[in-house]
Amino acid sequence: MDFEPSDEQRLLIDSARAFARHELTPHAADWDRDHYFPVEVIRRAAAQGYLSLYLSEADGGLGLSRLTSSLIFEQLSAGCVSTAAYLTIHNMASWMLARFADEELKAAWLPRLISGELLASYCLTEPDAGSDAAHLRTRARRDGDEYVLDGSKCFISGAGSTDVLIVMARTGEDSGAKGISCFLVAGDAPGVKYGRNELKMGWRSQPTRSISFEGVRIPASQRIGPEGEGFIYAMKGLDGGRINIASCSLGAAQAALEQSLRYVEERQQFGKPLSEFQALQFKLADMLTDLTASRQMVRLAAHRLDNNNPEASLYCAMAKRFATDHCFEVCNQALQIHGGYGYLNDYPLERWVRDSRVHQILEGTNEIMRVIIARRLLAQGGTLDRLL
Ligand SMILES: CC(C)(COP(=O)(O)OP(=O)(O)OC[C@H]1O[C@@H](n2cnc3c(N)ncnc32)[C@H](O)[C@@H]1OP(=O)(O)O)[C@@H](O)C(=O)NCCC(=O)NCCSC(=O)C1=CCCCC1
Repeated sequence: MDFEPSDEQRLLIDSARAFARHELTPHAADWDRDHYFPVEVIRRAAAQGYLSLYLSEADGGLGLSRLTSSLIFEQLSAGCVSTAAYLTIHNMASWMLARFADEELKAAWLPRLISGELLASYCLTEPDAGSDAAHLRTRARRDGDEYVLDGSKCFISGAGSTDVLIVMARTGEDSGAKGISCFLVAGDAPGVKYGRNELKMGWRSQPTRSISFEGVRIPASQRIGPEGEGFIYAMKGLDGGRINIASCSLGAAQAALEQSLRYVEERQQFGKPLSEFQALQFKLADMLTDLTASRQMVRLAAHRLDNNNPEASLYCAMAKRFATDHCFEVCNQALQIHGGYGYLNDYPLERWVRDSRVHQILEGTNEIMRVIIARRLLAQGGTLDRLL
């Protein structure tokens, strides 16, 4: 399958690269050091359509395919992994609203999410429900025309600085996936309380907080879709989210490899440039090979999602697992090539390593990706005909 970018995709790649070069790269180190969430830049990203890349044009989005969106996230991430990753989260949350909410709820919130006036968080994980997301405990109890929300979420990106929370909560008696519904909760609703900004290894230019809901009243009209569909919406959101995060890993790895190519020409040891040492040539060769294979995996998964392939979730899981593992290793090898300088924060290598490390953990750990892959594989009755 040929994923060579079309002329239109090339224009979009070029403008994302220009946006990254002007708006992200020059500031990424400062934002990381200061734990600064660059809301004003995110709003300028909205003006480019980067908050609504794969929302349909009918919903006010750019209407791009997942594949084209992935190419854009990749370029933005080469500028600032953490900020590009937040953009993917906002896209995922807004897409869930656009795809599953009724027209009235969409009209009330979507235009301001697309314009960047409002920012969104995706709220699934709880202290006792991480990988086992279907056993979350936050409860939404129906009370007349409202629901009353009680419970807590953790590791919520953007929390405390975002305006819209897409919250998965239990409404039914079923203790598993079928008892979960999806809600839009205003970030400043009475009873919504935020924890401290977590001190993280990477992704420092976006806040991460826990949230507690204490008797939060939500109009029933802010339920997204019917009761009991929330877990499936959350998983469908994450199918796309996983290739978006993988795209952010591609951007970091590409930037790290390009930086390494410059360094091996500049740096001399034993009387010759590093580029003349075969050990480093082999390292660079492996880095390019792994990056290229990762890109192909991500593009194939995006293509399968665009075409509603019945095995798209499997491909998203494989691409996320493969690309985030290999791209982390590319970043880590790039740091190694830079020796002691790679370990200093004068260079961006250590930040790329710190930022891309979490991609192996969030939006489903890479161990959970293997669970998803193995389940599909073992359900094939001993043949791969339907998968390959
Ligand atoms: C795969 C998994 C472990 C699920 O297993 P179980 O055995 O409990 O559930 P199981 O029996 O597999 O399924 C229940 C229903 O659900 C449907 N469905 C599942 N996936 C999908 C899907 N992809 N599309 C449509 N339907 C789906 C499934 O068919 C079933 O329905 P059915 O009974 O058949 O009617 C799931 O829980 C998971 O994935 N965990 C990782 C969580 C996890 O990823 N967090 C990440 C939190 S978010 C995060 O980390 C962020 C970080 C940065 C910011 C953004 C968010």
